[in-house]
Amino acid sequence: SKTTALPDVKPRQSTTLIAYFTRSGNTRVVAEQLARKLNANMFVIAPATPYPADYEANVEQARRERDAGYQPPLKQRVPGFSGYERVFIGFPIWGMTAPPVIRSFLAQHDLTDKTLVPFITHGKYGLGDSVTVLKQLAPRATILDAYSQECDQERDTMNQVNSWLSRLSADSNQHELTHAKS
Ligand SMILES: Cc1cc2nc3c(=O)[nH]c(=O)nc-3n(C[C@H](O)[C@H](O)[C@H](O)COP(=O)(O)O)c2cc1C
Repeated sequence: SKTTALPDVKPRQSTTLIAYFTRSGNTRVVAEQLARKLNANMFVIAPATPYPADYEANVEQARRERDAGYQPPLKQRVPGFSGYERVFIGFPIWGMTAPPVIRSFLAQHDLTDKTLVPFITHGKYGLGDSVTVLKQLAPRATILDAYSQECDQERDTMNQVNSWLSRLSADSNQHELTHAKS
């Protein structure tokens, strides 16, 4: 009969998507916490050609692409994108704006009538013009206030490691001098 309760064996299609881009992993930590708390699907935004692993080369390429307004091709578009109602979109701030690949993502998905929930990490200089970029490239979406968080900067870690290595080599020079005297 119709009142018999059968287990629902159909996988439930979530209407919430968490789409994010990350270089050093900070934004991924936020995305994964959202995934733990929400019944949502995950999508990693990536350019067809990865950004350089080398930090300085990445900074330089990001600057060139930003200045040229270049939108790098995506590695992949979201399968079944039209089925999502709410899209959490996460990214780091690059050069006081959204990374170029985020512009590509927004331009290549139809966000009409979707709710966009931005989550943004930065290295202490704030959101720059990234929220304006979202509004420009998703004019027909409802955009909620961005969640933002200051996270460690790769550059700070690099500088601290350099200082440590300088101290280490100063110490070992000192050590060698002491030995030479004796
Ligand atoms: C190419 C590049 C440009 C950056 N530009 C900025 C910036 O303009 N302002 C800022 O506060 N942080 C800047 N950062 C730091 C990152 O926004 C911050 O460390 C962020 O949390 C990194 O996120 P991720 O680990 O998800 O890649 C930049 C980092 C990179 C790699």
